[in-house]
Amino acid sequence: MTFINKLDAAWAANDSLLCVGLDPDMARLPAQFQSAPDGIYRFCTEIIDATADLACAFKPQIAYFAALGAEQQLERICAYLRDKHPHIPLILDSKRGDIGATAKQYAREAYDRYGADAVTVSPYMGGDSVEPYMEWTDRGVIVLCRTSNPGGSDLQFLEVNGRPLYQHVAQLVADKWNSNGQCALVVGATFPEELAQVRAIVGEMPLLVPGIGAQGGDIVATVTAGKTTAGKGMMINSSRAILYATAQAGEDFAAAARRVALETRDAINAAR
Ligand SMILES: O=c1ccn([C@@H]2O[C@H](COP(=O)(O)O)[C@@H](O)[C@H]2O)c(=O)[nH]1
Repeated sequence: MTFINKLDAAWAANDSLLCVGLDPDMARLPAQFQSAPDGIYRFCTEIIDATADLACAFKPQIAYFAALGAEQQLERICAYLRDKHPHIPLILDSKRGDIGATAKQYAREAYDRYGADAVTVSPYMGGDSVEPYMEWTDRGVIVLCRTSNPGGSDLQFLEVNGRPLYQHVAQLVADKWNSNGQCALVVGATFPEELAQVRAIVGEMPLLVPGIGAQGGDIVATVTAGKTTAGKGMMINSSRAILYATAQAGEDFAAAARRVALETRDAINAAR
């Protein structure tokens, strides 16, 4: 089954466009996990189990693991997800970009080592830098287009031939790079006008949309701008707002994560 087929099935099975981000920040983990050698694994797998019926994808961000030398825990988390929740796509957020020979190794890292269904990549080294990822024809390649951070405008808004650069990226991916139908784009929820522009350029192509929750993106504006004609087409990511949701006295972290994931999934669905 390809990434796109798997995503389509997960959208339907869980009636969800919510992507749950796995960004384990040691300083914010519950105390019982901070001192445990496999604390990151245990925290993330409890979050996965608490939200798996509410999510269309899980997205571990590799920096949170690599910074702590915790890649083996990430490997185990990915294996757990594939084993216990095989119908939910696994997106490795690593945003790599390099010459073809090196990109080939990054593709192996994402697809072989971690068994990811899809990986985020930077477009700025051009076609030959993303080609090695495309050789894995059943996997997804999610290209940065209009990122959610304010500084994304520094380059992505530069006018090139009368059009902002991010629109050229969207057009290039839609017209050339997506010849196998395996591509998606990253477009931030913090920029709904640009999200609508990208949707108009790329038709039904899936969009990974970070920026709701901790970054403050508006859910209704995001869904209105980014949905396809069928009311789908997005993986709307929330990480910190779900992972560190505990607010009510006596509520445990996994129950709190589930509560916020459910509220977020339902708020997205109400706007579809
Ligand atoms: O444009 C982008 C691309 C990726 N991200 C990543 O998404 C999550 C967002 O986390 P929150 O806690 O929900 O803000 C994080 O892993 C980023 O690296 C992004 O935010 N914007």
